[in-house]
Amino acid sequence: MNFNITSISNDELEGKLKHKIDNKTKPKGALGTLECIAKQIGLIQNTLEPSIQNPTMIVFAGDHGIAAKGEVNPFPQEVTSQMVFNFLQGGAAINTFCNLNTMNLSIVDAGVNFDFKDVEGLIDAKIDYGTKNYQEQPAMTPQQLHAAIERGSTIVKEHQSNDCNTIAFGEMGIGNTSAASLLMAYYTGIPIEDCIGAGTGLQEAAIQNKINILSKVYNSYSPKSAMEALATFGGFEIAMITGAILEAAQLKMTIIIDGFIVTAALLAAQAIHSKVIDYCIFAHNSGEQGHQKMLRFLDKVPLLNLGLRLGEGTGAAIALPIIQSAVSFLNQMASFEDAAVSDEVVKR
Ligand SMILES: O=C(O)c1ccc[n+]([C@@H]2O[C@H](COP(=O)([O-])O)[C@@H](O)[C@H]2O)c1
Ligand SMILES: Cc1cc2nc[nH]c2cc1C
Repeated sequence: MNFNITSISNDELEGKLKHKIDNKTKPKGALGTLECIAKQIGLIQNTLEPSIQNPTMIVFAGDHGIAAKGEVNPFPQEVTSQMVFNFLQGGAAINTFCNLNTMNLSIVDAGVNFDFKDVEGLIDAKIDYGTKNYQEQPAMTPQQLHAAIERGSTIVKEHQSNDCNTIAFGEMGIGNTSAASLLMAYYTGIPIEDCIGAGTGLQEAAIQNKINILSKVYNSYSPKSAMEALATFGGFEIAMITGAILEAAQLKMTIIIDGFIVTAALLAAQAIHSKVIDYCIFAHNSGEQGHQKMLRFLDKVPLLNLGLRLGEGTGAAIALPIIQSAVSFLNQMASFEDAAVSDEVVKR
């Protein structure tokens, strides 16, 4: 699978964007981070007049072999399929935030341990009924990994062909903070025990037990490549998001990155293709303790710090209006010349 992802770096256009931003009726730099986002999206779209079209959230759901035993996750595995029905009925947090911010929402069965048959509104991309338990064998086969990446890529292509240029990914999968922690340790080199946290709400003693279990898992494998690590520790929803991120970057879309699990998928994508990060905006800092370390590793500052630790893409959906604000000031705000406002700084 080959993705052709180019850097957004373009000195000439960056200079012009900076000039346009600096000539808006405001003191230089006064729109702070919005100015950085406006410049980034201008570079992604290769224009001085970028736009946000059909912003879309795709939530990928998948189950994890390790979660069946309930040793690392406080909630039972069945919650994954139950939440998929909740998404389809419009009752989850992500439904309300997407409605509020006029964001399209698609739900994908990447590999839930439930037979949805032909449930209306669900995109069927099921690889299998959950991954294998990596305490015993790799989570998925190389063939399953390729299929997951391919399907993530195809789903993004379909959305892009419907005029979507701004995309975010969410996930639902009981046990997936464990997979994300293992992937984080592999891709960042941070010791595994520092990558593990409370997930959906483990107490202190249970977190120590999760650390013991996952440290043993981590030390019993030595993946030889980014792809092998993703197959060993990943989830179907995580691998599908990795494929979706790679495709979105190839198609020069703006990608809004959500919390701990989506950032783990990005770490995999970045290990496969380093330029992918040029296309990403980091929505928020999750309450899952490892997320801040991931962001520090990537040298990125997120837009929001609300203590969210829900997943589903909620942080990304909440961040959308901030990103739209950046594009709107770039396109609609008057320049000093347009508005006949003096841009001379008085020297005293
Ligand atoms: O996005 C995050 O930062 C995040 C942090 C903690 C938990 N979650 C969500 O919680 C679920 C996984 O938690 P756990 O404890 O079952 O591993 C999964 O459905 C995620 O969407 C999500
Ligand atoms: C209820 C519930 C909702 C979620 N949404 C994302 N992860 C979740 C985990 C649980 C347990």
